[in-house]
This record gives sequence, C-alpha cells and structure tokens, in this order.
Amino acid sequence: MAVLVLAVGMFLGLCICFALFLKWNEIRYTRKGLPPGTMGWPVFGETTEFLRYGPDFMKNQRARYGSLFKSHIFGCPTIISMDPELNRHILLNEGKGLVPGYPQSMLDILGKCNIAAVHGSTHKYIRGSLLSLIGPSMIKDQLLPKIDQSIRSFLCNWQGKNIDIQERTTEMALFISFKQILETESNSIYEIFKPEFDKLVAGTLSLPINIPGSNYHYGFQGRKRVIKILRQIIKERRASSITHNDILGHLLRNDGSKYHLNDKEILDQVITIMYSGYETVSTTSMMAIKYLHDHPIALQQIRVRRAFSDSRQEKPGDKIDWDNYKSMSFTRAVIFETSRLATIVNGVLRKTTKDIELNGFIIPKGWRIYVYTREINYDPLLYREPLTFNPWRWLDKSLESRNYCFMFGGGSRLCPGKELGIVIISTFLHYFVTKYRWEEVGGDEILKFPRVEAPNGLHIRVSKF
Ligand code: HEM
Repeated sequence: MAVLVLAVGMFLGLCICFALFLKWNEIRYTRKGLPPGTMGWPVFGETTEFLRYGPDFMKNQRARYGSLFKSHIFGCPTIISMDPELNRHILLNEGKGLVPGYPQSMLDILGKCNIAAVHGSTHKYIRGSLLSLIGPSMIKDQLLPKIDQSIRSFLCNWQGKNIDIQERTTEMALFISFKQILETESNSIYEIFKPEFDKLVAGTLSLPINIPGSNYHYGFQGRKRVIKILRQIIKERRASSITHNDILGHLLRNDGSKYHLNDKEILDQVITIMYSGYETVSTTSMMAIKYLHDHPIALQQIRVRRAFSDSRQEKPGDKIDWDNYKSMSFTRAVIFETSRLATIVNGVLRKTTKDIELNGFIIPKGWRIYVYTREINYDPLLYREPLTFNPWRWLDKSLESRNYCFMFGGGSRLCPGKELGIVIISTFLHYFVTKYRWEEVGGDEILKFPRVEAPNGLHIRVSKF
C-alpha cells in the first residue's frame, strides 16, 4: 500500500513539475504585444512536434492562433508567419531590420563572408559579384555549353542499369557546379574534394556543439580541408600563366568586373555557389523524374515539346543553346510544378535586428521569423486542384511572377541562382527523357518533410528510348 501511495505521489509530483516547467516557459516568453502561440518545453521548445507532425503542426497552430503565431523551434524563440501578404512584406523589408536568420552552425561553416551572413551594402556587393558570375549573360555565353557537355557525358552508359536516381542527381548537382568553378582541376581532385564538402554540408545542418564526433565538428574539419584544397589551387593558378575560363578564373582575374573580392571572400563565394545549388537542384531533378514517371501524359508532352522551338527540328547531336533553352517552356513548367507540389523549400528564416512591428504585434529584437511559404503552394485560390501535378498551369507565364510565388524566395534575397538551377535541371531532363525510358523498381518511400528525400533511395531501371 505504502509503495502504491509513493508511486502515485511521485507520479503526481512529476506531473506538477512538468506543468510548472511548461508554465514557466510560457511566462518567460509572455510579453505585451507578442503574437499568441505556445512555447513548449524549456530549451527543446516545440521542435519535436514540428519535426514529427510538420505541416499538420503548422496548420493546427494556425487554426488556433491565426496566421502569425509564436513558437520555440531549433533552440530559438520564433515567430511563424503563414500569411502570404505578410511574408511578402518581410522579404521586401530586410533594410528595416529583418535580416537572414539561418542557424549559427550554417553561418559558422559557410564562412563570415558568405552571402547569408552579410547585410546592407556588403550584401549588395557580394550578390552583385555572384550575379556577374552566374547570371543570365554568363549562363548564355559561358556556362550553358559546359553544362550541356557535362550532362551528356554524365548520362552516358545508363542503358540497362538499375540506378538510384536520388544518388545520381545529388552527384550531378555537385559535379556540375564543381566543374563550372574549377574546370581544369575538376577531374583530378573531385574524388578527394567531395567527401570533405559533404562533411561541410552535414555540419551546416547540425547543432553548434564543437566536440569531437559531432557533425558540427566534422563540418568544420570538412571546411578546413575544402579551404586548403582551394587555397592550393589558387596558389598554383597564380604561379602559372595559363588563363582559366571558369568561375574561379573570373574571380581571380577580376577582368572587366567592378567586383573585386579578397581571398577570403573568393573562398566563401565558391563555397556558396556549390552549397546553394546542391540540394535544391538535386532534389528538384529527382522529384521531376518521379512525377514524370507517375504522369505519362506529361512525360509524353515533355518528349514531344522537348527542347527546341516548333519552328526548328532537332537533329541528333544538336546541343542546347540559349535560344533552345528559352523555347523549352514545357520543361520549365515541369520544374515549377515539381517545385510547387513537392515543396522543395518550405520557407526561409529571418531574424529581427531590433523590435519590429508586424501586423500590430511587436516582435522583440533577436527573435527568429520563419517565413513559412509551404501552404501557399497548396492554396486552391492560387492553384486550381492544388494537389494535382499539372505542369500546364505554368504555361501561363504570369504565374511565375505572381506576388505570392516564393519558391525561389523574394525581395533582395531572391535566388540569384534561379536561372542557373533551371538551366541545369532542364538540360538534365531534356537529355534523360529523350534518351531513356525508365521504370521504378523499388516502390521506394519519399519523405516530404522537413526535407524532400527518399530515405532508401529512389531506384529505377533504365533502358534506351
Ligand atoms: C531549384 C533550384 C533552387 C531553388 C528552389 C532555390 C531556392 C532559393 C530560395 C528559396 C532562396 C531564398 C533564401 C532566403 O531568402 O533566405 C535562395 C537564395 C539563394 N540561392 Fe537559390 N535555389 C535554387 C538554386 C540555386 C543555385 C543553382 C544557386 C547557385 C549556384 C543558388 C544560390 C542561391 C544563393 C547564393 C542565395 C542567397 C541569396 C541572397 O542571400 O542574396 N540557388 N534560393
């Protein structure tokens, strides 16, 4: 009997402790003017609920508290905005104290001169430099011919093979950007570079605890080795009289460009280009293959309306040039529809640099703002039958430039690699669908949250078309 009373007493005690903890955490973050919402447990907040229930957690909180609510996720008090108009306002008003708010681990490992770590005039300068390297005129004259060639050789010999398309598109995304940056050295050092770069990437998504064995620690080691390799290449290039016509060559020569970066900025710029287009390009490519497989009419259409404009017949061996690319409107539509339906990017993070008023609420300095754009992709008022894969809707070009189309971000941080990413994916899709047929072999599962991935790979059997 005494044992039972003790057990019940302990149980009640624990319940009271938990309730007090929760209450304390709520009171800690109760301030006049803050939006409604819950803060969960001390330190952990509501991260577990967010990761476990993802979109449903967000929708439930919105149903209870409205489109702007507070929470505590990934170690920070966070305001979540699901209001399209307010999201747009936040993205357009960086100058009013709404700067990027990416996790510390990401900023530490991508470097102090990384574009997400800089604001104001420095951001403008770094972004200008980036656009001069990967913007439309560079794509047209320099990058597209190399992308075309790399993707053709990448797709060689897939005939008759069972492949994991997730693995291959990941490989493709990194190798293509690596080749554009370091054309001459790409074949000789890629194999030693890739594992170090993958450590760096994993480190950016970890808790910032620098102890041996942690991803953060590995991430730093990866960064150190990546920097060492790049410094060595820069040294060798400077000591040689050969002209290199790749992105690093342009950065080192500063020819005709008004942007002159120092070595630290050059290194972070190179890492940024490789990092930013890695997961986005690979995942969109994989999901496009998945959706095309599941929608034979769209697949047929992309083959029929493939690449080149109706006025010109494609001949075998024809390369994709800028005009061809521009006429690939259905391929572009497939990419946008894939990006929307799979929601490759759930939203973007901002941080307040001072107390800010949003929709009548006061957001304290230093709080994160999660500009959560996922639900906009499934809004039936914006996209009829939003859960249907319908690339044809994007043939109406005005859809891309609508105010609430945030798949590539918005405002002064609108993705500078948008066109480059679309060029790479379009080229890959063009050659893949016209060269091969494929069928899925595994019935593999695809997770859509918190990131789009096939945990066991997405296996397909490829045969010649
Ligand atoms: C399908 C492919 C891609 C998608 C869906 C995508 C998506 C995005 C989004 C949503 C943002 C906004 C982030 C923010 O506001 O905080 C962004 C920014 C950025 N993206 Fe992309 N991206 C893609 C491809 C690329 C590629 C290929 C590159 C580079 C080679 C790139 C480089 C960047 C950079 C550097 C930024 C930061 C811009 C700034 O802070 O001013 N992206 N991207």
